Amino acid sequence: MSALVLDIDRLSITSGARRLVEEISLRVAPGERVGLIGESGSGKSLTALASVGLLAEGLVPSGSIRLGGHQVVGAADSALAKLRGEVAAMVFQEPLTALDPLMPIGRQLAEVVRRHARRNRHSMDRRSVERAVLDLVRQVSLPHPDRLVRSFPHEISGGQRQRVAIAMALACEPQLLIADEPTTALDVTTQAEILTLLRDLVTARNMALLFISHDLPVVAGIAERVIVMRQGAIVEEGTVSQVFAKPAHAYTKSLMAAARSFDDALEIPR
Ligand SMILES: Nc1ncnc2c1ncn2[C@@H]1O[C@H](COP(=O)(O)OP(=O)(O)OP(=O)(O)O)[C@@H](O)[C@H]1O
Repeated sequence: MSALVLDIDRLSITSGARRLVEEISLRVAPGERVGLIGESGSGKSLTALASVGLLAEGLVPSGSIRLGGHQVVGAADSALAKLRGEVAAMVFQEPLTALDPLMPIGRQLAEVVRRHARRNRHSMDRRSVERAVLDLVRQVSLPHPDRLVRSFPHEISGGQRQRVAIAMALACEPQLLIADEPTTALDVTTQAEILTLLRDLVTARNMALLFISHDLPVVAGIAERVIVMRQGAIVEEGTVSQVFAKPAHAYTKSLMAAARSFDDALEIPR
């Protein structure tokens, strides 16, 4: 049994004759925060989706993905369903992906709490489910929990919806949280708040994090180690300080230069 929470070994993903991901290997240890960066279309999201067995139809993985010690490639859907939420949970760019627009937020969270309890053969009465839901809402620092649980997703802000999506991901106490561009759809202030929340939550719970972004400064703020992808392959990896202080690959250098020139462009002339 692998001690790693995620152990990807020579994963390739094909769509017909096209190779979208090319023999990548990456590992995430328990409690480790890893950033996966690269330009749009480099294969970051496909790698994340393959890790939890959620690749779209027509996309074929090969190689090995061990999640919490269980093989994902070729596993039956029933086996994968047990790993999702419990071993690894995902937070997406658009929080509405995870939310039902027609159901109050409290009921959606209660469903996840009940499912988690059932899986662990743990019986919970209505009061304890309600308490667990309010506790989750507080952990993600949502205001007015009593009112919030009665709201529908469209009645709260984008940042609050992302907090709800994070609460749903945390409800099953997964060993690994995969966050795919979780702040890209948010304004800059809300982005910073959500990043701080994610970092604090995973650190406090000693959860591992695979954080996907095309934004170098964002990754530097949350990850300890960084993996750089380009055109379906891993081109560089190392600690954040190693890669940022001394990028070895020309592509990483160009990413850094682009981030710098963006910063310069934002600087107000004196
Ligand atoms: N369902 C699919 N069928 C066929 N090709 C796909 C499918 N999903 C993604 N791709 C292709 O696979 C490649 C990698 O996509 P992926 O979404 O992993 O990129 P990414 O690095 O996450 O980019 P972004 O930052 O834009 O999300 C792209 O060329 C994309 O067009």
